[in-house]
Amino acid sequence: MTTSESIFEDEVELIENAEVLEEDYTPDEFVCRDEVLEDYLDVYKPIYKGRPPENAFLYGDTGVGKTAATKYLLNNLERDLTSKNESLPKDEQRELNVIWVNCENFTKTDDTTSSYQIAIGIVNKFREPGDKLSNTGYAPRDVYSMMYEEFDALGGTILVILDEVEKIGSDQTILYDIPRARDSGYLTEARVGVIGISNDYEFRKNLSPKIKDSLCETEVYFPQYTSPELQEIVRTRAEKALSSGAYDTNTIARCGAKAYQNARGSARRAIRLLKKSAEIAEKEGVEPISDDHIDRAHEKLQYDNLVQKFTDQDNQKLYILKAVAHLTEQGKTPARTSTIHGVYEAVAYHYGDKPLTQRGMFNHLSKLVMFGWINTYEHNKGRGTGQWNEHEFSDDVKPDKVQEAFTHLGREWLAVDVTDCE
Ligand SMILES: Nc1ncnc2c1ncn2[C@@H]1O[C@H](COP(=O)(O)OP(=O)(O)OP(=O)(O)O)[C@@H](O)[C@H]1O
Repeated sequence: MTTSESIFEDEVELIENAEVLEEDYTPDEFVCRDEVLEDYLDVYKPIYKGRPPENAFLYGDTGVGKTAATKYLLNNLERDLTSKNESLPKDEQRELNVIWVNCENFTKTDDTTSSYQIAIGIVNKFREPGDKLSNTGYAPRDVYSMMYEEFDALGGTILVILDEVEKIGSDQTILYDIPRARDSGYLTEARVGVIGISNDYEFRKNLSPKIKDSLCETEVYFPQYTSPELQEIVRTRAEKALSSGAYDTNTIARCGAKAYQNARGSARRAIRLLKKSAEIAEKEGVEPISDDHIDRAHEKLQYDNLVQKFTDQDNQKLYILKAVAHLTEQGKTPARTSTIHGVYEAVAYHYGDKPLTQRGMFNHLSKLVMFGWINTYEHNKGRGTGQWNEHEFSDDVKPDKVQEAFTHLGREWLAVDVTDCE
């Protein structure tokens, strides 16, 4: 127990400005991205100059600053437009409205969405709670008309930002229709530009030439950060978030280098690592943050990351993971496909689901192998003498991580005796 008055206090406070380490914090200084920002700036210049907006497509790995750069430039543009408007007569003032849509929020059970759902989402951004459209039951043409009516009623320049645009699935018409709406005569008042943001390279490669032509008027590629760049990003955050005694040059170097090695140059990972290390050091009342704090923070993030990925899986894969978890706990791995199928069936029935056949389950199991979570060993004793596969968790996966994912999903962890299933 500390000598402080409240049990919630720590002896030393390393984090002075916690919001600077939060996910949604938009930095007022955007370091190490001069070249990218220069290209990206060209997308916004026409708006500042009162010209029609452009369309753009941003792509690059996760955590490399696509969203943050967009928010940073939009904040600057809004500020500069406000001051420019002060010197312009009323009828020449430039009005900018931004509609930010995360396409992930409109996904269906098969993990895709559609232009129709996104158009409904856009219309609903303009509507009061009692007046919102439901997800089904309208002709697509009518939904588009409502969307254009809302755009025209708002007027001025409108930027529609489609974040995680790869979730749009196969119906991608909105990516073509909005950029062309004015040329096609659907809009008379508003000028609308679309900015698509994605970390899926395949999506970009597979866009139809028609969509590439309209949406990808400007393409901005965000490369992974190098280790020194990540260190610079960590340093600027540490300066704003932490007390001066909380970190030293070693803290910055280690956080940047670890994020570079383990997370494909992701600034998100580097900042999370700094935050978690500071929390551990603070809890222990030790400063500055040491190598050991950073290493433990790294372990914890790796762990949380995997649990998070499990929670994103469909039911079938979750049931297989649970089956292998029970087999592992009871010392029965590596296990044959038929054994896993027996336990998987029991798990599926427990959760009130009809299990897939062994073949059907195997397809999902193969995906888990592909993700690197399960190792498969092929046994082949030659023609006629038998061929079979055995499977077990890879080194990174432990049964408690699967259990934690179930807890996160609010699903009860029912015990299964694997001997009943053999
Ligand atoms: N150059 C930078 N300077 C300061 N902070 C940065 C920089 N680049 C990224 N960040 C920070 O890193 C975190 C991740 O960035 P961001 O969310 O923009 O990544 P992203 O490329 O949009 O990732 P995703 O594809 O997963 O959405 C954010 O907290 C962001 O503020």
